[in-house]
Amino acid sequence: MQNPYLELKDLTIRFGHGASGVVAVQQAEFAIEEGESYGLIGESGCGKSTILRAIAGLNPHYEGRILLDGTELPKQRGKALFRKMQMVFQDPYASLHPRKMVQNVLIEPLQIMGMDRKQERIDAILSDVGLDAGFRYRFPHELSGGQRQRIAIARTLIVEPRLLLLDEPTSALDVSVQAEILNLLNRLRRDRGLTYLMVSHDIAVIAHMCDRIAIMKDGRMLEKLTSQQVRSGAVTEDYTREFLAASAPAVAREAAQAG
Ligand SMILES: Nc1ncnc2c1ncn2[C@@H]1O[C@H](COP(=O)(O)OP(=O)(O)OP(=O)(O)O)[C@@H](O)[C@H]1O
Repeated sequence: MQNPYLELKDLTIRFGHGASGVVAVQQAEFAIEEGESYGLIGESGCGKSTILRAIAGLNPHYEGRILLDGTELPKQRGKALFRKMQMVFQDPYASLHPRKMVQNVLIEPLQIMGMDRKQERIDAILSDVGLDAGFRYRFPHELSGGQRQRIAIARTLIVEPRLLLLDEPTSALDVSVQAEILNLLNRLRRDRGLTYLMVSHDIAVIAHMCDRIAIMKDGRMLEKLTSQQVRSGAVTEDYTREFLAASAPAVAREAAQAG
């Protein structure tokens, strides 16, 4: 790849020291092109969220290098980087302040970034995430889970980032709402030329959303595949085959037939 947009080089992240210490991520590497959607998948505790948090600047205690648009990111991030790169969290119930009206949730990032035309931008972003202008005046308790996640997505996109870090963005939602939010994210990526790095333990979600996928195990990237390879079962590692079998019977059947 000539000019990757996001690149990890030899990323290692430890928590604690000595015998009680944990190596949560070991020598993780990948390169993602602008406009691409890349997925990290693996069992609980394999290190997926730890990678996202380091990229987002939420944990500066890592070894290795993280590059955005060819430039190594500093461990302490400034405002300009938060404008380029935003994170969507798993739980839309926890991520919105209960006493803040939607318009205040949305105006805050615009104020922090010193952006103009605030009211116009709020109306436009609500419409982009499929909510009418009346949602400005609602409080989080007046919203469904799906509507909350739409607001959380609007809050990240209102500053016009180029990269979204998506940490299990639908796993706290009802199954019926999950597909709606995934389709919304796909449409927004297409319309805005966004780059996504998405974490999930659900292979169906990752295969639907991502062009390329890294399977993680015990902090390592065990195998890297295209979503087409996942669907056709063209995997090389036994662990990947077992993981697919456990998480998605239909995908696993194809993998077993191919494999
Ligand atoms: N702040 C922390 N302090 C100590 N250990 C941590 C911390 N954060 C994560 N870990 C450990 O690092 C490892 C990787 O955790 P991580 O949350 O990245 O996994 P994950 O794959 O995202 O799992 P999940 O899907 O459950 O979120 C685990 O062993 C976890 O216990």
